[in-house]
Amino acid sequence: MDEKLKNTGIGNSPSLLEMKNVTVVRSGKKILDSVSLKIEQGEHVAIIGPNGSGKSSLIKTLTKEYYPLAGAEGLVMKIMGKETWHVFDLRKLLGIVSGDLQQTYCRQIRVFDVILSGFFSSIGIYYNHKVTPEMESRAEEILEFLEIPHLAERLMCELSTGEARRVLIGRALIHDPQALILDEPANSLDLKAMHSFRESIRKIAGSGKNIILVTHNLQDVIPEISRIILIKEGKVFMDGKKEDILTDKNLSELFSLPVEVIRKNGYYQACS
Ligand SMILES: Nc1ncnc2c1ncn2[C@@H]1O[C@H](COP(=O)(O)OP(=O)(O)OP(=O)(O)O)[C@@H](O)[C@H]1O
Repeated sequence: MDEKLKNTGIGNSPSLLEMKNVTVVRSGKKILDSVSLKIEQGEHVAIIGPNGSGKSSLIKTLTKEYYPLAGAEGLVMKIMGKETWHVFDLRKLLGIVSGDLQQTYCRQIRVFDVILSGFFSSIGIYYNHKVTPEMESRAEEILEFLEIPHLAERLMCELSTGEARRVLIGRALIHDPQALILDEPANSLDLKAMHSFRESIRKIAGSGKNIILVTHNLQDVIPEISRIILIKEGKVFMDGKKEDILTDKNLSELFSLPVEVIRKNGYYQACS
């Protein structure tokens, strides 16, 4: 892959993300409650929590869909050291793949156009989009990187869930983002599709981008992820090294039921 896909975290560079005392209220309910965390460039992190714990809200706050409560004491919300971002620039910095996005794309769009549409933050390619030869070669490069050039002319609505998920990763990579954010990425993938998906993510992790994985499923945690943030009831419940955090005791407390954590070949699984 070209040098553009080989970003590396640099010692003195600003943190990818810095949050202090971030509280988000929606419909009168605190969905994030004084969240403080810092993620450095190049770090691979999994944010794990039960349904409704606030994981997606955290990502929506990061992407400026939700705003922190103004005036909270000591409030900090910085991305790459900056407090103010134009949403379009933020989308270039953070590549996002979510189940919602996959539902949006379940239509008759050519895979190559799906990848290209990442340049315009649109759902497809329209008459007012000026696609340059450079954009096309970037899209081809990404298809190669993800080992899916054979899908280029297929329609999105005819792909398997696993194939479509990889195409959406391609779309998210088009701007060469600093971080790839994956919200429940392996939902509804069968064993083989999950394996191919993980291999793609591992390859991207190896290229130096931040992988921020949001999930309630321990099996999604690829070996490259070294830090785990547990979220419960809108708060950071625990934050630390993977080996220290993914224990029977911590997961039992997180999910409020007895959980046994099994580790095999660098992957984890929770049994209840
Ligand atoms: N726009 C909103 N208005 C009202 N409540 C909301 C809104 N967005 C999220 N919530 C509530 O905030 C809580 C956290 O939701 P969120 O989607 O962040 O959880 P989650 O951890 O991602 O859950 P899941 O694993 O089920 O996707 C839930 O109780 C949800 O109903």
